[in-house]
Formats: sequence, structure tokens, C-alpha cells
Amino acid sequence: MSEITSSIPLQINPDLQEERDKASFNVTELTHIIYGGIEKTKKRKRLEKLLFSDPFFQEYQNVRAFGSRSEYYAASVKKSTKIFKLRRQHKWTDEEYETVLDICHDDLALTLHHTMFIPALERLATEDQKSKWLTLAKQYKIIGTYAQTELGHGTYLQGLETTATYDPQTREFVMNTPTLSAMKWWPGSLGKSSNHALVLATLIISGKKYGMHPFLVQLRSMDDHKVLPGVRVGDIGAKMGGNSVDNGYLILDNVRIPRNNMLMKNAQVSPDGKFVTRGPSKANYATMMLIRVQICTMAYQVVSSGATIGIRYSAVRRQSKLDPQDREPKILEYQTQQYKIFPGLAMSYAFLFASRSLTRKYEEAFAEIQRGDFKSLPELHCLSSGLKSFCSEHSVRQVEIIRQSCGGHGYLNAAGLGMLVNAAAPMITVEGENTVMYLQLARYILKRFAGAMSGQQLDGSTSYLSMDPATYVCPVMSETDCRNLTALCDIYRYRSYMTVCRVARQVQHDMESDMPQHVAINKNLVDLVRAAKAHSYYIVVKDFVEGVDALVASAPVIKVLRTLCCFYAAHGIAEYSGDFLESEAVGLHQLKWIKNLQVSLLGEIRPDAVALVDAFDYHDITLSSALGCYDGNAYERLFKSTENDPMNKEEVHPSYYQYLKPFMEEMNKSKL
Ligand SMILES: CC/C=C\C/C=C\C/C=C\C/C=C\CCC(=O)SCCNC(=O)CCNC(=O)[C@H](O)C(C)(C)COP(=O)(O)OP(=O)(O)OC[C@H]1O[C@@H](n2cnc3c(N)ncnc32)[C@H](O)[C@@H]1OP(=O)(O)O
Ligand SMILES: Cc1cc2nc3c(=O)[nH]c(=O)nc-3n(C[C@H](O)[C@H](O)[C@H](O)COP(=O)(O)OP(=O)(O)OC[C@H]3O[C@@H](n4cnc5c(N)ncnc54)[C@H](O)[C@@H]3O)c2cc1C
Repeated sequence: MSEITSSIPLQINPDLQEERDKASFNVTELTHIIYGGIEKTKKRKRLEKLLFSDPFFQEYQNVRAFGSRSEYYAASVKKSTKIFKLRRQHKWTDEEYETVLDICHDDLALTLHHTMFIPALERLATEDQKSKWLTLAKQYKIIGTYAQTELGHGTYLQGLETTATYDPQTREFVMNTPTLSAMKWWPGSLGKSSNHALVLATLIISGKKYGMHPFLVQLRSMDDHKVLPGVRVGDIGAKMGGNSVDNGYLILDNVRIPRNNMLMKNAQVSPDGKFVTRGPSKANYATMMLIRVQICTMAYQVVSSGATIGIRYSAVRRQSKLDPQDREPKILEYQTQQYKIFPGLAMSYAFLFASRSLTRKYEEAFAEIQRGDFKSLPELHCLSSGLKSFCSEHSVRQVEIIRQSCGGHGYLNAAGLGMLVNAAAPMITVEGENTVMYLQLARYILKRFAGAMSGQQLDGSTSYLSMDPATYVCPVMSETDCRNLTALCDIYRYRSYMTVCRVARQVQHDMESDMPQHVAINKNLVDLVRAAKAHSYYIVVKDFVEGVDALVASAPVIKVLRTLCCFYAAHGIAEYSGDFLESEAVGLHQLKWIKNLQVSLLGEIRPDAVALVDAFDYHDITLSSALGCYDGNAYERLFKSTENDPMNKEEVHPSYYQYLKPFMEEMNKSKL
């Protein structure tokens, strides 16, 4: 009888334990830094324990892996409702609730209710409307979604075709989907879950259009969830990932809603049909900005989860030979393996600091906006647009590299990496497609650059555009200088300055050659995006450097984070060396030194790699990966995962009797 079993050993895989034993710093100290202090870490642990002591959360993993789409959706509705109930029962604060969503990695069917519907009511409704609708939403007495995107238009909001026509006789809005391309298409939780939707539609009064405004529309009966007259709603179909969510379509046919169902914080329609606005015209875009900021944090979670799986697995997987006399090494010993995974590790910490800084700026600006002061809005819009695009683009790309670095096993669902990549991929598209968002940033940068050229004193993230480029000398004079974080940051800043300057001059030149502005812009779009990316890279490196500099921590923690920060910056220069050389931010000598440093830093990070991902402190259920489990028993867990596979339920699959058996019989009888 074979001794091979799928039982999971009680002890930690010795290969992983060996890594933990040799860490140069205290992992718990770093975990507290990541979560914002001892109390917050403890609270998180308490919430984790509460959630995962319920066997449902373990069973959910199986449905996710092996269930049909409909079963997965149903389990996810159950998960959402369980969490909603727990929130009420334990009177969680908003912060505690957010922590729970982070622990669950947010694949909830009803996700849009809390990610967008409630924040939109908070931002777009008047106080009176909030006391009615927001209260109902927070008590889960209504479930809603944010229905903006249409089949024909997602990006170009001015092109939205859904109409809300005011009828002063009845004091109602008449909601209509006039064409196929006007139907709402994509909103999460719309297809089957929501009974209400915040529908973004073009307001029409007496035949005149007044732009996009939010309208609260009831879609389904509160008694039996049946679709109301005039409403057609359904699921848009299976997606590459995120299939627990019922992204939906919506057609409205002369659906009448009371006047008060237009959310009127930023603009009002009086009973007799007079239109009045308050605040800037883009005030109704406020919810999108919030989610853009949150996507940066999601990108951190995605890449740090991927790095955890990749590094733990690479520490327990042994393959081939390095020293012919020795046993097979851990694949983490190979420099090429480190080169695939450590950029994701460094990026995790870079995005942690960058998203923290962006969130702080957002909260400060939001408080000002609440007081009616909108001066930071343009800066915040552009910063959040750029960082949303940068963090999503880089994290998704890096996790796919990590998936590949896990060889064949990385391709299994049980590895958790494929699902992670597919679930994270829409971050690139949602809340403003990345190219379009980079271009919003580029437009702002060009204006600021023009301001600087005309002698304006700039502040905020673009203040460096008033620098005098003639004073720049590459601050790296020797190999040792390459470890100077401020010097590396200066290199990024100058690269960004030159990239912006070049495209600004080109656009100006094209316009002076009598090219219409839109033609000149389109002729330079690729370089405009390049400038926005260079600026975003600079901001992320700067936030990382400043974040580490400001840390109050033990010397070993500071040392390891400085090493990671240096690697992050050096890796970016090496990877985009063409841009850095072209802008003359570095010369060939400096580039060679920085590339050498990048490679030697791999070896410096190597002994702490496992400890650096342990510090993220992800629960095994959150990671949902046989390869990335804390105990490192990857093979046992892979084998165990096959037990739940419905394909293994019967010894002989029904298809044998249906197809294979008759086919084999026929083949065996055949004379050929
Ligand atoms: C662990 C978890 C893992 C994975 C998770 C993965 C994925 C998450 C999944 C789901 C996420 C959940 C939900 C997604 C929900 C959605 O997607 S909702 C739909 C979002 N839609 C969009 O974002 C649309 C994007 N388009 C726009 O925002 C606008 O159309 C535009 C900004 C591109 C252009 O707007 P226009 O009105 O046409 O304006 P313009 O003429 O270009 O610019 C005019 C000026 O307005 C300024 N401006 C634009 N936007 C804003 C803003 N938000 N705030 C402030 N100012 C703004 C712009 O800068 C211009 O200023 P000027 O001074 O230059 O005139
Ligand atoms: C998983 C998922 C969930 C979603 N959830 C919601 C939701 O809850 N609610 C909701 O309302 N919407 C939702 N959306 C829709 C999402 O917001 C849109 O898909 C997104 O805003 C992009 O718009 P689009 O699909 O029209 O892309 P398009 O604009 O058609 O983009 C296609 C291509 O055209 C390019 N392009 C477009 N305009 C320009 C331009 N001006 N300059 C240069 N290039 C341009 C883009 O760069 C891109 O390469 C969701 C989408 C997904 C995938």
C-alpha cells in the first residue's frame, strides 16, 4: 500500500522555517507598520478569527473553485448577506467593515452596494435625501448599484444617451433608454441582485439638455424582487474573472420617478422646472474619484498577495542543480527567479506608501470640498487618475510575471494566481480606462507646464515643473551614489520633467504650424501618455522614499525597506533605460552602475524575502492558494485540493459509458 496521502503535515515546511529563522528584522514590527499600529493589527486578527471560524468561508473556496457560475454567484450572495448581518450584529465601524472587506478580498456579489452606491449617495444627495435613501441603504433595506456605463459609451460621459426628461405637470422625471447603445451595460450587482440603481442620465428640461445627473430608480419589487413595469434587466454573461458579480444590463422604457429622486446636492430642478447648479460642473464625478483612489490600495493588495504566493512557493520548490555536488536548490536561489519576483515584492511596498499618501491627500481635499472649497479638485483628479492607471497597470503585469515564475503549478486554479490576475485585470478598465486617465493627467501637466513657462509659481505634485533644467547634473557620480535614495528620486524627477517638456514643446510647435489643437494633441497622444507615466513613476518613487524616511522604526526594519526602495527605483531605471538615457537623466556610466546595483540588490533582498511577505500577514483563506500557504506544505495542499474536484467524484466518469466505451468497442472491432 502506498504511503502517499494528502494529509497536511502539522509542522511548517522546514525549507520555509529556515527562511523565517534567518530574517534580519522583526516581522511583527513591520506588520504593525503596514496596518497602522498594534491596535489595528490586533483588531484585524480578531475580525479574521470571527469570520473564518465560520466553516462557510472555507466551503466558499470550493464553490469558487469548482461550482458553476450560478452556484458561485449564489454562494457569493450568501457571503455578502452574512457579512452584512455580522456588521449589524457586531456594530462594526466603517473602518472595521472596510477591514473585513479587505480580508475577504472583495469578491462579493453585492459589492457595488457598498463600494459605489452608498458613497455616491453620500456625495451626490442633499441632506434630506440622505436621511431617507442613505439610511435605507446603510440598513440594507434597499440594495443598489451605480449604473453609468452604457453599451455605446463608458469613457465619454458626455456621450451618454439615457435620458431623464422632466415633466412639470406631474413633477416627475421620465427615464428612457432611447437606443440599443443607450442601455446600461456593465454595472456590478445590477443583473440579479439590486432592487435600486443610481442611474446616470442626461437631464432634459423643456427640450434643453443639462448634462449628466444621478437619478435613483427602483428596479425590482420590494415584495418579491420581480422586475417593475418598464424595466428590463439581466446579467451580461460570464467574464474572464470576477464571476461572483452579476454585472448587468438595464433598459428603461418611460419609467417615471418622483422629482425628489434626482440627487440634488450639486444641481437642482425646482418643481416648476428651473435648473440651478452649485459647485463645479464635475462635482457629479465625485464617486469615481474616490474609487480611483481605492484602486491604488487594491493594486497594493493584489501585488502583495501575488508576491506572497510566489516567494513562499519559490522557497519550498526545489529544481535542477546549481552546485553539482549539492542537492537541488530552492528555486528562490536562482538569480533569474529573484529577478522575476522581487520587483513585485518591492512594488508592494512602493504601492503601500504611494496609496497611503494618495488616500491622505484625498481625505484632506474631501474635507475641504465638503466645506465648499474646491481648489484642490483639479490636482486631486489628475493625481488619482495617474496613480490609478499606474498602480493597476504595473500590479496586474507583475502578478502575471509571478504566475509564470511558478511554472506549471502556477497555471492551476489551486495556485490562486490565475484567479488573482483575472480578478484584478479590470482595474485597468474600470473607473476610467487607463489610457484615458493618463491623458487626463497629461492635460493637467501640460497646463501646469505652460503656467511654469509663463513664470507661475507651481505647488502640489507638479511643482517641479518650474525647475531650471540647466541646473541639473546627474546626482550619481559613483557606484556608491546609486544607493542614495534622494539621488534616485532626482533622476526620476528630471526624466519626468524632460518627458513633459519635450511633448509640450512638440504640441506647441504643431499648433504654431497651424495644426488645429485636436489634431496636434492626437498626433502626440503616445508621448502625452509617456509623460503622464513618467510623472506617475516619479510620484510613486517619491512617496516611497519619503515614506521610508519618515518611518519611526527599528534600524533593521528601516534598512530592509531602504534596500527595497533602492531596488524599486533602480529596477525602474534599468527597465525603462531608453527613456532615462534619452532624457539625459542618466548617462551610460550611471546606467551601468545602476544596473549592476539592481542585480546585486537581488542578493541582499534574498535572505529577507520570506519575512518581507510574511509581514503582509495574509490569512490562508484570504490568499486562497495551495502554493502560498503559511506552512509551505504546497505539494500536500495541491494534492488535497483535488479531493474536492467534482471530476474525481466517480472512479469512472459518465462520459466513459456515453462516448469512450462505445468508441473503444467500435475501434476494437474495426479491421483497419
Ligand atoms: C483585491 C481586489 C482585486 C481586484 C479588484 C478589481 C477590480 C475592481 C472591480 C470593480 C470596481 C467596481 C466598480 C467599477 C465601477 C465603474 O467603473 S463606474 C464607471 C466609471 N466610469 C468612468 O470612470 C468614466 C471615465 N470618464 C470620465 O471620467 C470622463 O468622461 C472624462 C474625465 C474622461 C472626461 O470628462 P468630460 O466631462 O468629457 O471632461 P473633459 O472635457 O475631458 O474635461 C473637462 C474638465 O473637467 C476635469 N475633470 C474631469 N473629471 C474630473 C473629476 N472627476 N474631478 C474634477 N475635474 C474633472 C478635467 O480635468 C477638465 O479640466 P480642465 O481644467 O482641463 O478643463
Ligand atoms: C469588471 C467591470 C466592472 C464594471 N463595473 C461598472 C459599474 O459598476 N458601473 C458602471 O457604470 N460601469 C462599470 N464598468 C464599466 C467601466 O467603467 C468601463 O468599461 C470603463 O469606464 C471603460 O469604458 P469603455 O468600456 O467604454 O471603454 P472604451 O472607452 O470603449 O475604450 C476602448 C479603447 O478606446 C480607447 N479610448 C477611448 N476614448 C479614448 C480617448 N479619448 N483617447 C484615447 N483613447 C481612447 C481606450 O484607451 C481603449 O483602448 C465596469 C467594467 C468592468 C470591466
